[in-house]
Amino acid sequence: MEQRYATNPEQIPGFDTQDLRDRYLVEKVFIPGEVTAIYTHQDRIVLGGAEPAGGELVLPTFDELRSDFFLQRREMGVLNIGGDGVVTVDGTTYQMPSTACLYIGRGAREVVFSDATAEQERGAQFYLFSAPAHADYPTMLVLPGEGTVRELGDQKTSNRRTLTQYIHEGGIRSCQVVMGFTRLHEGSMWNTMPAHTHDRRTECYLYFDIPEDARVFHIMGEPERTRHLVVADRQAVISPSWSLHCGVGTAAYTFVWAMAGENQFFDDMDTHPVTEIR
Ligand SMILES: O=C[C@H](O)[C@@H](O)CC(=O)C(=O)O
Ligand SMILES: [Zn+2]
Repeated sequence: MEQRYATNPEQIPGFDTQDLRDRYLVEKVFIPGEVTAIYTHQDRIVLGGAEPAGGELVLPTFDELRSDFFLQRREMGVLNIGGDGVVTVDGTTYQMPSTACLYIGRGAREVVFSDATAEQERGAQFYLFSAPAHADYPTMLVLPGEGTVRELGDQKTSNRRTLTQYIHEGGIRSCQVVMGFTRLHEGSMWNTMPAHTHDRRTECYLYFDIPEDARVFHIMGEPERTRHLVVADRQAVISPSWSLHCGVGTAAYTFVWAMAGENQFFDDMDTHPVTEIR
């Protein structure tokens, strides 16, 4: 498993484009027939992907975790961004259509990922987001349409978007993980405006449904001196607690957001008016 150590905002001015990409961008989240995992020391989040590609994929443990099984001291949010899939947790089967979310609590020993049927056109792609856990919360599935929906932004400012909260204080409960996804309406390109930081939590965005010839310019860094990452479809960005995280696409797109850290208050954000960002 790739390890990425935590960074300090004072390092940012010395980083060139590639340095930023190496530290904050995950270019290959999905590899057919594999479970990928990146261990970031930002809040000890592990993020990755499971793409069964017609077969069965078992969530392995990784030596870096020094645990008997992956979820021995961890919890995990799973969000399917591909075609219909199935996740089996200790023998219980969960049907996961596109954009369904499964919370898997601490203590689950065997997690298996597969497609829903043998001959589907588009395979399932499970995005994985895990953080250390101090208690066992029940494993729970939430289907598209069942989360808490918030309509945000305005067509006039090109940021009309629908945000769905799945794992959060008013939905599936967890120790640390807060997770959901945001879909930009057609003609809207800006996410997370006005932009914010939350020094209490690390947040990761997995951008998807970006057309092949389009990109998202993801803005990061301290609000007083921003930088950017050019992001393609199904790539993830790690935002340390001190980093702004917002972006604009050359076309509409969708992204999974997920957080872990000090608290779970979704609205605990320090907003930074665009007139003050540099
Ligand atoms: O802390 C919260 C996260 O940055 C996202 O949920 C914001 C987002 O999806 C949006 O405004 O579109
Ligand atoms: Zn945020």
